[in-house]
Amino acid sequence: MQEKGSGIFKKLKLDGFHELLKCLTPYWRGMTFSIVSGILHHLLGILGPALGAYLVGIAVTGGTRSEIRPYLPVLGLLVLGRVLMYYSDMWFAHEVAFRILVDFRVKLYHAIERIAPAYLLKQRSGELAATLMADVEVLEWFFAHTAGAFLVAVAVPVIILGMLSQIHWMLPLVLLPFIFLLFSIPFWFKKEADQQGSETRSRLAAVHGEAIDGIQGLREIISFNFKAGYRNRLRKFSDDLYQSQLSYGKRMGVEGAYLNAVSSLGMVCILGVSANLILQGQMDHQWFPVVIIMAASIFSPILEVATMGRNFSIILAAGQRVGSILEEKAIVEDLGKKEIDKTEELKIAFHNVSFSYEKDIPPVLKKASFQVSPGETIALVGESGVGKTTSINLLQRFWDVNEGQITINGVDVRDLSMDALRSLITVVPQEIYLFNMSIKDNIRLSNPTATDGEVEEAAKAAYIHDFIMSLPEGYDTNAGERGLKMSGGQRQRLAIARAFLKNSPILILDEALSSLDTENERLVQQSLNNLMKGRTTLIVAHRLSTFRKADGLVVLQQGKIVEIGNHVSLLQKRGYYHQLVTGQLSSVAV
Ligand SMILES: Nc1ncnc2c1ncn2[C@@H]1O[C@H](COP(=O)(O)OP(=O)(O)OP(=O)(O)O)[C@@H](O)[C@H]1O
Repeated sequence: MQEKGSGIFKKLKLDGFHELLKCLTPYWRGMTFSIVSGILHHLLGILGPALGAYLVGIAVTGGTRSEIRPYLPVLGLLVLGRVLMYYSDMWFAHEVAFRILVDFRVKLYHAIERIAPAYLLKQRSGELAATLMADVEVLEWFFAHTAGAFLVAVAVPVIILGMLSQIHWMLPLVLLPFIFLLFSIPFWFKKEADQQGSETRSRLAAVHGEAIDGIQGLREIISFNFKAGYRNRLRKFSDDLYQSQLSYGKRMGVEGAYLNAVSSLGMVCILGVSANLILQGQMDHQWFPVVIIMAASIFSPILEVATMGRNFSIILAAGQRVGSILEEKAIVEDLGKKEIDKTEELKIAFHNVSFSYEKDIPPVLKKASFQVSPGETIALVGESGVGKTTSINLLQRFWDVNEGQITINGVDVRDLSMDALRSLITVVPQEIYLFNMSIKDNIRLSNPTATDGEVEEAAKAAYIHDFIMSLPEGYDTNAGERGLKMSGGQRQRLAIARAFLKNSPILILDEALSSLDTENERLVQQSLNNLMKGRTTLIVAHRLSTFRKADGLVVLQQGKIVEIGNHVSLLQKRGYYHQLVTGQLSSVAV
């Protein structure tokens, strides 16, 4: 069964404060420690200065040293406690936040695997990378600095208001309206902020996409001398981002000004009211400095959260982008349970298969039927865009057929579990991707439990062993760095070595369009011949040399199978295949 994310990530719609908070559920212990430490940190930070202010009050109203001295160790303990609580708050808040980020990245990558390859064709890889890295990173603000801080900003003012009420009942009443105002300011700008946040994040992702395109396509950009053109393009995307960031910054500035105005006004009012209470003899002089300290402290956690709240639109936009990937439905569902014995030789059959990539566009395949008998090699032949690659994509269930069925040894591929299906098939692609790991581990990708000896055997069978041994570090050479320096033929033989190691009964060869030099061509061909022995093989063919050798040819024209036979019989028939070969298709290489 296809995994769809687990636990809290299962039904994640990261488009609200509440939904983001839910992600914290599995980490409630660490979060509780962080919140308690945060509250204590703020309270001790207020109690220390308040006690100091109280002692100043005693001193200026004629108190003696012996009255003040007993409080000094308490003052020291309050400072020490505050430092410890700060440390503990930071520790737990970041421990939780970074742990969630690790989970998010892995879940997100897993979700991308689940919805690939169809989803990848809709999205630019740069934008996906931006979501995987930058958007997830932004969520750290929320988990480490907003969620806990929000509760602290509620709890601390409540406690301080309680304390102030002990000095005089009127003091909390003066501060309350300002506190409500401060909490409400981020909501005044919410609509504008949300729109700016999502625009900024998507433009940022577009800039990432452009930058990554520019790096991946650098060879083309340089060889076609499109350097200035590409720089202009990047500048245009960056300018758009700058405009969004600028309006975002301006709105932050206005919001910040309101926050400052309200908190300053609150301070002025509390000072005025306290002074008045002292004049009327309703409050002792020595409490005056304490009231100032407490009133100033009550605003600081609220301002902290309100300041973060001003960034909340960015956090929500990032959350939505992450959530939209986690939520994306896979195009094919992994509901099959059947398995097929991998050691058997297998027969593939297409039965009246029709398929269209989208509802409203004409079908790519129309009632296509053909079969590949066990151990046989069949080549799919036809002009470019006729549906050869689509047929092998359907066999691997990257998409599902709209009508008809594809069977392996009589079992519908939809009834096989995805893992079982993929374990039966090996694709030797036109272009192999080499990961940033040793050549040995790159080959082992197709069979992670293979021993070093088995990897070497596979490399020998693919005629790439001698080349690997000629490298300074042999099989331990990093293929990521070396990859670019390998020839097309060497890279293809590495792909063939991977296929040998996987040892699956069905082989799909996506034949390269470009020719190799004679020596590489010979080695690639020899190793492929070895690989195909005893395997059911389907080739997306472009070369006459392949058509000739295949056991059978399936000739496609406008999504339909128009001829089936071998090279000689089809030439003798003098039909469409004959036209293709004698007229020499643009994509046919002799
Ligand atoms: N993901 C997709 N979404 C929509 N249309 C697609 C998609 N992939 C391929 N097509 C279209 O389907 C048709 C068949 O494409 P396919 O790649 O199967 O052709 P092909 O025969 O393998 O071509 P070539 O020999 O050039 O590789 C083409 O018209 C192509 O534009």
